[in-house]
Amino acid sequence: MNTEEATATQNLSQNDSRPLLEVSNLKVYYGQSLIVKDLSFKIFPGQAVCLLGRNGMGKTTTLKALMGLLKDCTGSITFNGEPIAHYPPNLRARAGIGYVPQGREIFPRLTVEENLLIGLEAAPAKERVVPEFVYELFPMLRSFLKRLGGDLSGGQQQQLAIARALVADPKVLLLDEPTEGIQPSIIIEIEEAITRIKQERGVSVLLVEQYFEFAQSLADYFYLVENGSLIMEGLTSQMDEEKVRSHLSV
Ligand SMILES: Nc1ncnc2c1ncn2[C@@H]1O[C@H](COP(=O)(O)OP(=O)(O)OP(=O)(O)O)[C@@H](O)[C@H]1O
Repeated sequence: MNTEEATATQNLSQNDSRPLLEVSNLKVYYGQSLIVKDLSFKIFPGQAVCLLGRNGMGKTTTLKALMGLLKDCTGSITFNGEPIAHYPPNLRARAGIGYVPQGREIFPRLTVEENLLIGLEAAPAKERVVPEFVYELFPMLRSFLKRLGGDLSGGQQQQLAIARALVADPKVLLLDEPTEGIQPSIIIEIEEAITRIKQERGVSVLLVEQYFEFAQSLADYFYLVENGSLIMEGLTSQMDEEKVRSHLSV
């Protein structure tokens, strides 16, 4: 499927509704090096989209650029109908973009509760309380509220990082390799939680992954990134698995 056909299919699959997030011609530089080269993609409301690609292909850089964490970027980013490329990171978070960074980046010397309260800084002022649905998704967190973040297992820290992004009730959740270094049983729990976030809360998801099966079962639509450019896209259900895998294995 060529890019135009794939986009038409993506539109069709979403009843031609307006994209929640649309990125056009994104370029990101580290110094003189052009790392993300003219990337364009979109996410529709309630859709889960995956950026697939090997190590070092520019996926994390793309997510950081979406959050406003990198300065040397060009291109347009439209979120919920508003151009946001000029917004600082805090306003992007307030606008409804939740971010779960690679390696989780929870605060190890703060308690679980304190980590969650930091996430609430992105919530509207009147809603500064951890919503109940977060504990329903991750019941472990309620029992460990007073425990230090650094004392949780890797899988529990990942759940805390997702919860910290969710407390502000985002419209889209950016997840950077949530399965990295996590044991299989917890990966299943995380997959179930992300599916519920999407289905029950209507939150859109942008997932960066190298773990093919996880991406395939969660995402409705995929973009394959190589050296900072898109080389393939389409509905995950119609994905040419062998071809995609050949671009993922080293
Ligand atoms: N702070 C930085 N300064 C300079 N170059 C960087 C920096 N961060 C990343 N890079 C380079 O940019 C390229 C893309 O990295 P990026 O982390 O976005 O890739 P990725 O696809 O997310 O891979 P990974 O799974 O390893 O995170 C790589 O060549 C990397 O070495």
